[in-house]
Amino acid sequence: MMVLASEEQARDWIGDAFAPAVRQWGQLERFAAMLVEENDRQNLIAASTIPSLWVRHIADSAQLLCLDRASDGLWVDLGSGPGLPGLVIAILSERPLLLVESRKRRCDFLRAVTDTLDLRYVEVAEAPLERIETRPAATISARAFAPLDRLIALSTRFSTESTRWLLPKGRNAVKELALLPQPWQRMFHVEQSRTDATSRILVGEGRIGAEQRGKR
Ligand SMILES: C[S@@+](CC[C@H](N)C(=O)[O-])C[C@H]1O[C@@H](n2cnc3c(N)ncnc32)[C@H](O)[C@@H]1O
Repeated sequence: MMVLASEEQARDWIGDAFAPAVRQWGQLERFAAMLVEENDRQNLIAASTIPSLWVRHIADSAQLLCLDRASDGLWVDLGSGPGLPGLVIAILSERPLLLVESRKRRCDFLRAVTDTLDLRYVEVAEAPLERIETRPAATISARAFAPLDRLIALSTRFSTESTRWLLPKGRNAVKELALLPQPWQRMFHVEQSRTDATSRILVGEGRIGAEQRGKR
């Protein structure tokens, strides 16, 4: 797989992979601009990544859609921060999205973007994940949210037999996976990231039952 090496390549890849409508391109551009602007007020993304925003954040988020199965069910993004990957997925897929984020200022930003872009099918849940009412998720994503075992422990109640788990885990993906109990490990496979040769994405399938916890 070719790793995206420039902003131009990232935009070209998004165009080829998702054929966004003019409106969706406009929404992506506006979201990118709002992200950069808001980053002066609160620390949302590392300033060093702004020159490569489309590779590091937009395409990095969008690639998860290629790993999902075609579905129109609820997509839950955990620890969404400024909407990565959640808002990029929302713009490109137009699926119902639940963005879970505990910090008020980040949620204010998420609401400002969803209002500005008129993303009516996106819901912002401003609370710790532990306090969110359980809902069955077709897809669960989490980027830079929590260590894998904690992430699963906190979110397994949202999963069903057919839930797709999409977990970008950087260069420690394989190591983190190996630390899980065996029955959990078997539910995941590892995919190469399109945006970083050393990063991996854990892709899982199904419900991680409490009965499997602790079995190694
Ligand atoms: C490192 S940031 C990553 C944000 C975003 N996913 C990204 O990749 O840029 C982790 C986010 O998770 C949120 N968070 C941490 N623990 C949480 C919890 N228990 N419930 C909801 N959000 C949480 C933090 O407020 C923060 O915005």
